[in-house]
Amino acid sequence: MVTVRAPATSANLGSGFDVFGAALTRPADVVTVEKAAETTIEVTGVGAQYIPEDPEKNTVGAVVDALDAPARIHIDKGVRPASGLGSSAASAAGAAVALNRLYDRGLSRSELVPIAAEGEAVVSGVAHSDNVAPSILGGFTVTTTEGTHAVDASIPLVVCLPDVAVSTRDARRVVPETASMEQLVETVGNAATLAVGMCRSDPDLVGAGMSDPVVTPERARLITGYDDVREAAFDAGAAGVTVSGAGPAILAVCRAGRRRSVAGAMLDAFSAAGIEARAYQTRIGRGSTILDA
Ligand SMILES: Nc1ncnc2c1ncn2[C@@H]1O[C@H](COP(=O)(O)OP(=O)(O)O)[C@@H](O)[C@H]1O
Ligand SMILES: N[C@@H](CCOP(=O)(O)O)C(=O)O
Repeated sequence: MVTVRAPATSANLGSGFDVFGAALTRPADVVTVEKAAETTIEVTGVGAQYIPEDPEKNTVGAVVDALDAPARIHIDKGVRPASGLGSSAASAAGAAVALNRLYDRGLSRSELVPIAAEGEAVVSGVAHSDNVAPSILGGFTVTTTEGTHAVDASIPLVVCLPDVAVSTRDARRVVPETASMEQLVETVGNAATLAVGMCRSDPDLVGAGMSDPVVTPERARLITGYDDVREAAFDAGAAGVTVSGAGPAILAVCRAGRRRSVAGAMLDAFSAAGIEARAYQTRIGRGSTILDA
């Protein structure tokens, strides 16, 4: 039996659509696997009632197939589904790390990234790796078709999760098909600034680089209260605010001492819009951890 803790993640970080991701210290899924002749999946925890246990429909089923590793699998969800916090990815990442160990497949963490990404194709239609990469490797990650680069950055974060669901599949439908040259130049500049900020563990630079003129404005329309929550976070000292993944979670970067006030301000703004929410005071953290093998 192998048990793995797989962290929530925040993808895109504004300017890095489908490329940037970051592992969060909390929340996390816990995935336990045991060898079996046929694969079965049991799901408990947050939002378990919305998650299919059919291996054809659960993200971990695709990972089992890719590793040819049938197992009895238990997923204890800490990451709510349809959150923008890489819920579907956390289970797939945890399963990839756990099954690789259970069956002694000997794959490196980097080699497990495209395997776990197969699970994302099951739910969002695209095998995007920007959540599974940080959930497996930890830190700040840059994922392209060539592979993933991970940087251990120390950046304080707040994620505020409203009590509404946005599916990644739906939120990908509002992504514009084209961007102007001006928007392209702005986005490249911001993304590069953010990457430098991560390498320097500088929250102000990361925040400045999160701005994105193309995808985020369209996604923000799907989140009631977004503009007010964003403004409240900035007023409370955030250095940057954006949609986490496909939403509805909203991500703020700030200095460590400001997390409590930023979280409180974001919750108050959601509440004023009539929406219940919860906030995680977190930071960029490590990737999937084997708890028991
Ligand atoms: N192991 C899993 N964990 C979470 N969601 C899963 C899992 N397997 C399948 N799903 C489905 O994936 C969808 C959530 O994924 P997605 O829309 O990408 O949101 P998130 O941002 O939380 O990952 C839901 O429809 C859920 O039923
Ligand atoms: N790059 C993807 C990321 C989706 O993240 P999730 O946490 O919402 O699953 C996208 O923006 O579509």
